[in-house]
Amino acid sequence: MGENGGSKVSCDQPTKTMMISANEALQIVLSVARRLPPVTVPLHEAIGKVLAQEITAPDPLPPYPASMKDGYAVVALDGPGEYPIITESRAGNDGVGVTVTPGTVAYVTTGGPIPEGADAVVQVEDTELIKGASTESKSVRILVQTSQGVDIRPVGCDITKDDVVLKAGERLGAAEIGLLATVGVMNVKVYPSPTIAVLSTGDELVEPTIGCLDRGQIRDSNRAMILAAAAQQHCKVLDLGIACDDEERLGRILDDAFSAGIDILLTSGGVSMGDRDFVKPLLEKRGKVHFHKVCMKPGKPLTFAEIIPESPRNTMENKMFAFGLPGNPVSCLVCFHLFVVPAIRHLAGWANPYLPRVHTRLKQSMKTDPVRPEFHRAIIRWEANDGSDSPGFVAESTGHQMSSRLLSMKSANALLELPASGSVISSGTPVTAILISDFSSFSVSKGSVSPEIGYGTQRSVLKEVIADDARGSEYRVAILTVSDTVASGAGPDRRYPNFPMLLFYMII
Ligand SMILES: Nc1nc2c(c(=O)[nH]1)N[C@H]1C(S)=C(S)[C@@H](COP(=O)(O)OP(=O)(O)OC[C@H]3O[C@@H](n4cnc5c(N)ncnc54)[C@H](O)[C@@H]3O)O[C@H]1N2
Ligand code: MOO
Repeated sequence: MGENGGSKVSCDQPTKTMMISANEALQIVLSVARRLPPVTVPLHEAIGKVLAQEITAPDPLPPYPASMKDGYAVVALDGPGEYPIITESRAGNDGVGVTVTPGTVAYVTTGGPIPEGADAVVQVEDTELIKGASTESKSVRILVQTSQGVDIRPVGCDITKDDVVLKAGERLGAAEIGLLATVGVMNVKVYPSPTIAVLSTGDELVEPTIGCLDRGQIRDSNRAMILAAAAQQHCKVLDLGIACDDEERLGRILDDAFSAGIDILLTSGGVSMGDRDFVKPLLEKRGKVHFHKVCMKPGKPLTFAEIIPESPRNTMENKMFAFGLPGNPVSCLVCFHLFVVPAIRHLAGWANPYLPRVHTRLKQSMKTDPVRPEFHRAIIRWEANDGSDSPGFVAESTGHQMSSRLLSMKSANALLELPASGSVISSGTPVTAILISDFSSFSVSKGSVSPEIGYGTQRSVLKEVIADDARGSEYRVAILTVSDTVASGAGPDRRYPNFPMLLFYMII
């Protein structure tokens, strides 16, 4: 499913009349959801967010003509020969008031300001320091002829003053955070990520901490899974625990959740046809249920509602939404990827909230459902020969696709869009795949990494990461800026704002 539709389904049999297609369901979600009002956050909280303002540069970069090399600032016309070094320009005010006149040079380091009078830089490699000269009067032999402007970055060559460096609607990655630091923006207006509350429903559910299960009990996997999935989408999460199948108690939990300032409520279970499936009727009492049956496998009983708050104080500036996710763990997570992730992105201001899709070929044949289009869990990999004698993605099924079998989601990085034809699709057939995890986390089996997968050394890096991953390693990364220019305050620090030294922990 995506921007351009996905499979159109025919639901004209009696049992299917109330079902809408997955694509229609997604369009409803995206048409009802509105992006959240912007907030101002400090730079270190802005990563991954969408910008809600235009950012212009208050000054040019570089703010002064700067050397591109460690070497000597010279008068180009002087040409090769021996010259006295009259000053050194490393950073800040170095060399201020000193003019490089014809017949003299100044020592400069990369990024250092070019002293008055000099119009080119000759790199150290093209010079010889003259030995024996006293420390006060050093000289250098320039070995090459240069020309005006060589190895000098003129004022504003990277960024012109008043340039728009970032536009509203752009998503802030590391480079964009660096640009904000460059132009001195410490607080920035962005669209916030939604706050999501997660509730599991079902009398059979017990906490995962329970060691010994009584008859009829299972551990609640959906809540931990959906809380993790929401956190992975940079949402603030609220854990509402487990609710038993009691209409009154469940209703009270929903009311508490809706008055807690959340944007989205995610429940799991209790949305099908059982006599204690109360989620849909309870949502109907609290708002508008837009759909409650989707023609897809898995995830048929997915329910989506817009909540109308009782309190007149709530002006509906912030609408609230509820997804009644199916209880079967696979259905629950597949619906999260296909509907909740685009909704989160839409609320968080993404211009394109859809999950990306790629073309892939089937590694093995697959039987399709005769009624519901299927989102078949698969691991896709880039292979040197995808079966058509060309490089491309190849999709391997994760095995038995029962919606209770969470193992079929393990390692899956894609959902294959299989049409409801009831036929067998043979291996090698091209199909579309919706990506549900980023490419860097793709599982790579030994020997399956083709040389085309990355640049240069990436192949060995990938192997190391996989090996370390198996040990569950923790990396501590220290970042320190080493620069006279930055230390003297003469240039911007794009490492990270406000932290003399930043230490963070990365667990991969
Ligand atoms: N008569 C019909 N029965 C069912 C239909 C139908 O159309 N007609 N649809 C089936 C489909 S498809 C699905 S999917 C499920 C969804 O049912 P519910 O959303 O009402 O979920 P429950 O009945 O509460 O649970 C289903 C299944 O999942 C287990 N579960 C529930 N919550 C959790 C949790 N937090 N962690 C782990 N496992 C959980 C639960 O024990 C059940 O086994 O309905 C079919 N029935
Ligand atoms: O839709 Mo259910 O998710 O098939 O098991």
